[in-house]
Amino acid sequence: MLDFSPFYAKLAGNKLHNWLQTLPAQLADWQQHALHGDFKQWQKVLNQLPQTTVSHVELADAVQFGVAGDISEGQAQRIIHLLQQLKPWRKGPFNIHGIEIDTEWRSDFKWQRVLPHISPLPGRYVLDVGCGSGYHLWRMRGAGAAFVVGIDPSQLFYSQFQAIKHFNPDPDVHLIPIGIDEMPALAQFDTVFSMGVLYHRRSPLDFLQQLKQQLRPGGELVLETLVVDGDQHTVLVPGERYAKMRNVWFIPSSEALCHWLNRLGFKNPKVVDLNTTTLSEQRATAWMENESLIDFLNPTDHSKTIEGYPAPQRAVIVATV
Ligand SMILES: Nc1ncnc2c1ncn2[C@@H]1O[C@H](C[S@+](CC[C@H]([NH3+])C(=O)[O-])CC(=O)[O-])[C@@H](O)[C@H]1O
Repeated sequence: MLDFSPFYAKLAGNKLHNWLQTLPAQLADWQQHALHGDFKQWQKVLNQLPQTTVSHVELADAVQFGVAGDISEGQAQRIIHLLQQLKPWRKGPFNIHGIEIDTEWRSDFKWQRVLPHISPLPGRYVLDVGCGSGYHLWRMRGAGAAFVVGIDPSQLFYSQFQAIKHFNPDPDVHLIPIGIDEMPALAQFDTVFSMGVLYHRRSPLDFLQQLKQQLRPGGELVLETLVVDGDQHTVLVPGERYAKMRNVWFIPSSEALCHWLNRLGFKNPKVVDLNTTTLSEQRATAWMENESLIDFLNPTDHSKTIEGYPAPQRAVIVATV
């Protein structure tokens, strides 16, 4: 059985206490369905991770827990062997006692594009919707956030987060394995991030509204998503696949996104960054050996996806409520 009681105890003592009305029943139900198959296997792997002493925690410039000298060569081999059973590792990188988990994505590049443009995080309660393995949760904490919660329904990402948190059990950094549809409207978070999720949603305006409902008055939304060039009326709805991904629905222009945010009552939406994803940010590695960006692009023209759409370009948009 997974134990969410430390998280519940935290909620009981803070401004998110209303979440306790729904979450324990949802997670109890989730556990009943989740604890079999691959997930059960991943949980067995986690239980075998050795207890180590972490001499140094770095969250400001990277996610690094401990150095190589903290552990024996045998322990290092054991940790590598166990963590490799949680492949593919997509979002990172993480460095655990000198072991570099070189993930498919350099999620630190995204963080560097986002951080300079957002309200400073010290003291803030932060929600990251669709947080993946939680890489950015650690960076948010490193930037001073008081309490950091990510939600993501992926069981593999949840298991990877647990593996990383094993080495730095920070009581103020949490990943809760649910989707946005299961969140009550808490209206308490100071900052809500959602990065790399909007294009997976079939109803993007409803999704933006759900994000808004998590923010306290004056709180900040930090949205990162795929965009196309165009004016406020431009939206690409790709065919069955976009860059080989099946579940891509709406790719608006950044102007269209700002228009949507205005319509929903957000204030001052601003495009603070626009970036074309490079082959150094998303690539296959020893920790993620499947296809990656190079396989998703037209082999002779990297400005197009393999299906002929504009290649992935991403915007960061900041707005308040
Ligand atoms: N309903 C949902 N509610 C919450 N999360 C969801 C939902 N549906 C899917 N997800 C999650 O959204 C994440 C999107 S990945 C972005 C990771 C990180 N933010 C990044 O910016 O690197 C990018 C990509 O896969 O294209 C996945 O982890 C899904 O499980």
